[in-house]
Amino acid sequence: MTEQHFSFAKSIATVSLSGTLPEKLEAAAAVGFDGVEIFENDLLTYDGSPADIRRIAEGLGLAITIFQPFRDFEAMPENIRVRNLDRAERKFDIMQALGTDLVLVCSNVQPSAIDDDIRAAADLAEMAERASRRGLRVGYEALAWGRHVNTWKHAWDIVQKADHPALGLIVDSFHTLSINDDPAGIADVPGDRIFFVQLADAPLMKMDVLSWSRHFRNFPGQGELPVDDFLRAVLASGYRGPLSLEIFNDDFRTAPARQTARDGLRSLILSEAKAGYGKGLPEPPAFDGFEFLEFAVDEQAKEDLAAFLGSLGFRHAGRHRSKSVELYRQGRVNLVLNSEPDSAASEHFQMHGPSVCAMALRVDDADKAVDRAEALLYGTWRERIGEGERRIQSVRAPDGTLVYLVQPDQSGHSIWEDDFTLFPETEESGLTCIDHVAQALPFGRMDSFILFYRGVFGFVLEQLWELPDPYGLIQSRAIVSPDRSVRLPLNFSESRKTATGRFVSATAGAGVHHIAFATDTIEKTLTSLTKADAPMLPVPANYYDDLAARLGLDDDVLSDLQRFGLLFDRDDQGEFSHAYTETFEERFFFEIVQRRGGYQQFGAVNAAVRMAMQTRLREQTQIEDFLS
Ligand SMILES: O=C(O)c1ccc(O)c(O)c1
Ligand SMILES: [Mg+2]
Repeated sequence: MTEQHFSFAKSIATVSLSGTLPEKLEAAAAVGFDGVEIFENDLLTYDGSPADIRRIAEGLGLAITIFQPFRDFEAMPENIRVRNLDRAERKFDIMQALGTDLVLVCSNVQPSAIDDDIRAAADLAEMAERASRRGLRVGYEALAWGRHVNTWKHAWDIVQKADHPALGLIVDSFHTLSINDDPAGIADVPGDRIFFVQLADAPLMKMDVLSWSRHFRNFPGQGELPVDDFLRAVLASGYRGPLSLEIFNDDFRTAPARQTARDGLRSLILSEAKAGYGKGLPEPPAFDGFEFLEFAVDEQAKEDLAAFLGSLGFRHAGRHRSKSVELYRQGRVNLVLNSEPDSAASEHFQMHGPSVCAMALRVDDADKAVDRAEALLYGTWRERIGEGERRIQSVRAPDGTLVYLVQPDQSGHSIWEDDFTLFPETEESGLTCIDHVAQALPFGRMDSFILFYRGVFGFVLEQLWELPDPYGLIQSRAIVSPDRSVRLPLNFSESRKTATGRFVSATAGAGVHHIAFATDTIEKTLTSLTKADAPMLPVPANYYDDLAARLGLDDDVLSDLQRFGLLFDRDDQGEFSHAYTETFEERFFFEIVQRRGGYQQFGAVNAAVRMAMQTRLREQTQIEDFLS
C-alpha cells in the first residue's frame, strides 16, 4: 500500500448525534464508523456505568477514541489547582472504565484563569505525568473563545513548554477557521505530537463565535469554512490518528441518528479523498444541462398536466415503446409524464401525488459518476428495461428521488430515438432549455442535500437568501454545476404556512416546486402563451411603481414589462426578466426567464411579490370552492 492510500480511522463525537448514548453508538457503528468520542454529558445522562458503555462499544466494534471535554483546568489560582488535579484523577477512573487512553482538555474560559503560559504548561505537565502513571494521555485544545489561549499555535507553545510525552496537541478545524487563524503552520508540528484531530465546518454567520460553534457547526462539505485546507496542513504533519467529527448543531440533535451519521461518514470519506488519502474517488462528471424531468402522474393528472404544458407551447412529441410514458418537448426541454403502473414513478405517485419523480442530467461519463456516488454511500438504481432499450443509470438523492445520468451513446442516438416513438414537430413558443429547477426541502434537510450535490457532483454553493413569504420566511440557496448548466435553488422554511412549508406538507417531503424555462425572446414567448390561454400569475401594479423608483427605468421599458406581466431584476452583470404560471394543483408551477448579459441570479428580489400573488390566488380559489 502506498502512502497515498493510507486510510484514516473515522470517528464521530456522540454530541453530533441524536438519541440516548447507546442509540448514538448503534447509529455510528451501523453506518461504518471505526470509533466514537464519548462526550461527558452523554455519559452523565446515561443510567448505566462507563463499563456498560465499554461493553456496548466493543460489541459494536467501535473504539472509544477519546473522552471529552475536561474544562477549565490549567492556570487556575493555587487552591483550585489542587482540586482540579483531584478532579482529573476521577476522570482518569472513568477513562479506564471506558477503555480509552486519551482525554481532551480544552483551554480555560474562566475569568479567574491566570494569564501565564508557564503556569499553564506546569499544570498540564503535572496532569500528563499523573495520566502517564495510569497508561493514559492528555490532549490540549485551544477553544476559539478561550480566556487566554485561543489559537492552535498558542496551545502548541504551551504543550512544548510542558515537554511531557503524555501531553500532546489537539486541533479542531472550527476553532482555527472560525477566527480566521492560519492552519498552514500545523504542517510543521511533528505528527506524533498531535494526539487528535477534530473536523467541523459551518456556514458563515455574523455572531459570537461561542454561539456559532454550539449551534451551527456542520459536517465538512456542508458549510463554508476552508476545512480542506486545514486538513491538508494537518496531514502534512505526518499525523496518522483518527479523523473525528465533532458537531454541535441544533438540527442534528433532532434528526434521525443514522441519517446524520451516514452523512458524517460520507463527509469524512470526501475530506480524506480531497486531501489525497483513502481509497480515492472518481472525479465528478462534467455536466451539460438537464436531459429531462419526469413527472409521476395517474391518468387524470396526466391529462391535466398535458393540457397545462400545451398552453406553454409544449407538444406531445413521443410515446415510450413499452411503457405508459409520454414525452412533451420544446427546444431542448424534455418533460416526461410517467403513469406506468408498478414502476418507481408509480411508487412516487402513491407517496407524493402528481410531482416530479426524477431529474435527468446530461453528463460526460455516467459510470464514473455512479461509482463516485456509491463510494460516498449513496444508493443507485437501474430500472427494468425492454428489449433494445437504453439502460439509464441513476443515483438516489437524499429524499429518495432519482437523479438520472445520461451520457452520449456510442450510436449517436438520443435516448428518445432509442426508447420512444417520436411524432412530427409542430409550432412552439420559444422555450429553449431548462434554466433552473427549484426544490422545497423539509426543514433541517438542507445540509444533507448540499453534501449530496457537492460531494457526488462537485456542485458549487451560492449565496443564502431570506425570502419573505406572507406567512413566514423562506431560506433559499442555489447549488450549481461548475459550468452553471445545472442550477438548483434549494428552499426550506421553518413555517408550515409558507409556500415552501405548504409544498412540503402537501407532497409529503422534498420535491421540485418550480421549473424555469429559458427563452431568448420573452415578449414573443409571453404573447404566444397569452394566445394559448396559459394561466400566468398576475403582477400587482404597485410592483411596477416600486421598480421604476428602485431601478430608474424608462417609461417605455416599464410599460413593456407591465404589458407582458414581467418581473425584472438587474445587477452589475446583466438583466433578468421573468414571469410565473399559476400553480398546478397546489403543487408546482413554471417560470419563464430571459437572462441578458452575465446575470447569474434567480430574481430573488421578486420572490416576495410572487409568493404574495400565489397566496392571494390560493385564498381566492378556496373562497370560490367554499361558495360553490
Ligand atoms: O463548546 C465547547 O465547549 C467545546 C468543548 C470541547 C471541544 O472539543 C470543542 O471543540 C468545543
Ligand atoms: Mg473540539
